[in-house]
Amino acid sequence: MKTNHLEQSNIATSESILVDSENNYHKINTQGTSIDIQDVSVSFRTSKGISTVIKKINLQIAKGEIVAIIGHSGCGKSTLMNTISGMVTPTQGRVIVNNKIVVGPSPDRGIVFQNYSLLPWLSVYQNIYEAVDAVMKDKRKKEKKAIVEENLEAVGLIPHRSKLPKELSGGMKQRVAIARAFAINPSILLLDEPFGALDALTKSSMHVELLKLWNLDNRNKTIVMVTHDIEEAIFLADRIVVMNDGPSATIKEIVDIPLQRPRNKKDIVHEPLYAEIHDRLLSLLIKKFSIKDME
Ligand SMILES: Nc1ncnc2c1ncn2[C@@H]1O[C@H](COP(=O)(O)OP(=O)(O)OP(=O)(O)O)[C@@H](O)[C@H]1O
Repeated sequence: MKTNHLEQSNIATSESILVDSENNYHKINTQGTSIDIQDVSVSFRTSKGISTVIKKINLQIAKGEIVAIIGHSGCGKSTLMNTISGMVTPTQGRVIVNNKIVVGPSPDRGIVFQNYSLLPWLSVYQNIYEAVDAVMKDKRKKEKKAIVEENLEAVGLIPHRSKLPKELSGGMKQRVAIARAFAINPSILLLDEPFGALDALTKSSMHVELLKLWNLDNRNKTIVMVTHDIEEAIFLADRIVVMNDGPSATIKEIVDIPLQRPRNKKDIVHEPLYAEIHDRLLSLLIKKFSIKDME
């Protein structure tokens, strides 16, 4: 089914009709939903034949929610994220973002990767300015500069604004990438192992920086994040999606994180609920806990 040239009309506050290029009507429930992953499967053609990576995934994510996706290496976390970003087209099913079927990447979904993806020949300031300039073509130069300044300030990078990426530490590079993602003001932020390359201390301060930016934006942005780090997922997320191993990976379980916000890294680890959630995630993800288990 082709999904180009979609038209949309609101028929009620909580429902929309999408019409695709073949005049098929799709009724969708839109109330408060930012991302709606419907029956999504992705298969790739490989030298050994067709390989199905994820199968029949259903997941609804509310506006302003933070969701972490966790699972063993190669289970299909990035593939699932890429169906939201529009970089991978589902073989079956569809992803609806802000009431529109995803047909490709768009500036309403900002992406941050582990490798920062900064342009090496541009300064910190220019890396952010170029992105803002590309997305906000109708804004005046003065306004675009103000947006860049505001986001540089938020992540503490004003003193480093003229440096090139090669002159920055890993944590600073990731701050630039996150400031850039916030600067273009997408409604959804997709973070694919954004802090995977950072040491534990830098990672920890980046978690707080990320939540600070999310708070400054009145917690309006929906954040979906792929991670391997259980503590990171519990500290940041409202829900954690645990995936089964592939091929044909599905959702194993969705774990709610009802820990109050704002969360304090030092304090939440002492909450009984934290220990309970941590235990649940460990038992979902890890089969062997000691040498005895190997026997
Ligand atoms: N374009 C592609 N063509 C063929 N196979 C692919 C393609 N993209 C991903 N895969 C395969 O799909 C599977 C899932 O990959 P994916 O990167 O989504 O996993 P992941 O859970 O994010 O892994 P990791 O945690 O190691 O980053 C892997 O076996 C990978 O080789």
